[in-house]
Amino acid sequence: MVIQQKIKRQVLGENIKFQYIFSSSGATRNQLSKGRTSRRPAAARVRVAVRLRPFVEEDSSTSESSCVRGLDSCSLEIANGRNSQETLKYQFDAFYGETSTQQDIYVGFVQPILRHLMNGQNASVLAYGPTGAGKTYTMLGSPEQPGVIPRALKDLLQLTWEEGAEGRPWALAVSMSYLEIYQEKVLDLLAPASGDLVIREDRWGNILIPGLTQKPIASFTDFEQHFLPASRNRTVGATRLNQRSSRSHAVLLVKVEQRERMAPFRQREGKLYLIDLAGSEDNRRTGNQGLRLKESGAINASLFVLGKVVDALNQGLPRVPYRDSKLTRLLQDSLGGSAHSVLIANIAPERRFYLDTVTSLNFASRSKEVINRPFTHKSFQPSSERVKLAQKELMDPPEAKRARSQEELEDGTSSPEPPPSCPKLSPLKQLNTLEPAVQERLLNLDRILDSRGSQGASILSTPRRERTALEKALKEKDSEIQRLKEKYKELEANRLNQRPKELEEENDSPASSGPLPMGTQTVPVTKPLNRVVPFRLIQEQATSQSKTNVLQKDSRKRKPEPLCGQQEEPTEGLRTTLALLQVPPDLLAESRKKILGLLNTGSAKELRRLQRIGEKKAQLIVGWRELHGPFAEVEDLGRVEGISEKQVATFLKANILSFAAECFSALPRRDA
Ligand SMILES: Nc1ncnc2c1ncn2[C@@H]1O[C@H](COP(=O)(O)OP(=O)(O)OP(=O)(O)O)[C@@H](O)[C@H]1O
Repeated sequence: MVIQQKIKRQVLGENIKFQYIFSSSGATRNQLSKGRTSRRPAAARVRVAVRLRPFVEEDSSTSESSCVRGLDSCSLEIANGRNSQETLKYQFDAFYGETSTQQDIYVGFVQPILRHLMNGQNASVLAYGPTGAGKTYTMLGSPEQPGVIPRALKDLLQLTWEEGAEGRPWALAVSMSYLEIYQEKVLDLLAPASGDLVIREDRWGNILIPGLTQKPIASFTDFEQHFLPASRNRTVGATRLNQRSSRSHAVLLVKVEQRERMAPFRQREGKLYLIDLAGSEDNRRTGNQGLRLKESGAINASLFVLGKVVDALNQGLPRVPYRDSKLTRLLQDSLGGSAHSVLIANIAPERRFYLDTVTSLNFASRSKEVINRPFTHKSFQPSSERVKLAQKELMDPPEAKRARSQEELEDGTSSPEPPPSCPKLSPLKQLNTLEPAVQERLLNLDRILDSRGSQGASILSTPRRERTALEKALKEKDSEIQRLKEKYKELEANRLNQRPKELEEENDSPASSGPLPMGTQTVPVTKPLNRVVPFRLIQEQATSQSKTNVLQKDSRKRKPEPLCGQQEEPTEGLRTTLALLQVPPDLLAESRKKILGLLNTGSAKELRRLQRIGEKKAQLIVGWRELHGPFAEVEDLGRVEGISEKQVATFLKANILSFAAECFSALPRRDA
C-alpha cells in the first residue's frame, strides 16, 4: 500500500515547493507544485543514511560472506531469510558501504545541517544500530580516524568564529554538556557525582535538563579538555559481541548562543545533539547475565519505545509516547520536534547479525518518514537600561521619554516618530522601547506565529490586527498606572483633609511617632516627595511583620470615614505599587541589583531567603542558572520553566521593597 505524505518546503525564499511522495519501500519522487503556502514552520523530514561496517574480526571476511550488498549511493539489498530466491531492497537518503570513510559520512551527511545552528535552529545526529555495528566508531572514531563528533565540533567552532568576528552583526558563544542515559537514569558525564537528573519541557516544547553542567568552549582544545575525560566516565562493558560495548545512550549537547550587536538586540539559540545510542541486543547471542542483562533490558526497552514513537509519528496518532522512556523524552526535540535531524543506521555484514540488521533497516526506513518542523529559537536581549527606563516611565513618563530619546540619539538608533497620519513603519523599533513584560508578550506572540508557520518571520510581519491588540493592551496598562497614581493622590488629599489635628501634629514629629501603616500615611502630594516618609513605610514592611500587625490594628481605630464618592481602602497590591512609586529610582535600581546578585550567586538555601521563593522554585532557579548562565536581569526569572510572569511580578513587588529598605538602612543618616 502506498503511503502518501506531502511535504511542502519553501526553498530559500524562492517560491518553489517540493512535494515528496513516499511509498512504504522508502522510494521517493520529487514533484514541482504550486501549492498554497503553509502557515506552519517548514517541514524537514528526518534524513536517514545507512552505514555498513567492514568485517572487523580476523579471518571472518574469509570464512563468511556479507549478507548485505550496496546497490547504489542510496540503496542496498539484503538476503530474504524466508525465501532464499529473493532479496529485500531498501532505499535511504544515502548508503555508505564498507569502504566508506569517516570523512565521506561527515561531509556527505552531517556537515550540511550545521549551518542551521547559525540561524538559531536545532539539529541532531543519531547513531542507531545493533551492538557492535559501528555506532561509536562513526560518532567518535579514533585519533587517526576521527568521527562525526570531533569533526562537527571543529567545523562548528570555525563557523562561529567567522560568523561572530568583530564587525559582524552577531556575537556568538558555544558551550557543551555531555550526558548518558544509563538504566533510565540521566547522568551528567561532566559532573559524574551529580546523580539522576530530571528532564523537563518548557512552554515552547524545548527539552531542558536543569542542573546539567554546561561548559563554555572557545576552541577545540577547550572542547577536548572537557570531552575526553568525560568520555571515560561513560559506562562501557565487554559482551560477547563487542569488547567495549556502550551500556548507555550518550548525548553530547552543543549550544550556540547568538546576541545581536545592534538594535533590536535579538538573541538566538541553536542546539546540536550528537547522540550515540546503545545498541539493541539479542541476549541469546550476547551471553549477557547479571548486570549486563539488566543493562541490556533497559537498552532494549528504551529502543522499543523509540520504535513506538516513530510509529506514532508516522501514523499521526494523537499521543506520541515520548514520556515512556528517558531516551525518547530527550529526543522529543529531534523526532517530530523542532530539529533538523539525521539518523545514521549502522549495520554489520556478518550473517550472525542478520536479524538485527533487518530490524535496524526496518526502523531506519520508518524513521525517514518522520517530519520535523524546525523553527528559529529567538528572543530579545534583556537590557537593564531598558528596565531603568521603564522604572523612570513609572515615575514620570515625560522624563522617561526624554531619557529614551537621549539614549537613542547616543545609540544612533533614534528614529523620528511617524506623523499621526503616517502608518507605523517598524514595530521592532517600538518593541525596543517597551517594558520587558510587554516585550515578552510580543515575543510570545511572535513564537506562536512561528509555530503556526510564519516560517521564521519576525515580529515585523505580525498581523496588524494582533499588533494593534497588543499596542492597545500596552496603552491600557499605561492608563492603569496613571489611574493608580491619580487615585493615590486623591486618597491622600482626602485623608489630609480628614485627619484630626492632633494626629497631624503627632505625624509631624517623626521621633515621637512610630511608622504608620501604608494606608494611613500622609504625603503632601503637591510638594516634592519627602524622602523619609516612604522609607518608614518600606522599613516597616520589610523588617517587622508583627509591628505592622499592631499598627494595622491601630490604624483601624484611626481610620477616617470615607468621603462621599471616595473609594474603599486601597488593596495590598495597590499599596505596594504606591509604595514602589515613592521609592527613589536609584534605590530601586540598587534593590534590583541586589536581588539579581542573589539570584545569580545564591545557593538554593540562600534563594529561599527571598520572599515567594520556596524550595521547588529555588531549585528551578539554580537549575536554570546552570543551564543558561546568569540572569541578565531580574525579569529573566520568567524564563525559568515553572515560574510564570505573574509570579515574577508578585516576586518583584514582594522583594524590591524589602531590599530597598535594606539599602536605605545602609545609607548614612543625616541625623547620626
Ligand atoms: N567503519 C569501520 N571501519 C573499521 N572498523 C570499524 C568500523 N565500524 C566499527 N568498527 C570497529 O568495530 C568494532 C565495534 O564498533 P563500535 O564499538 O563502534 O560498535 P557499536 O555499534 O558502538 O557497539 P555498542 O552498541 O556495543 O557500543 C570496534 O572495534 C570498531 O573499531
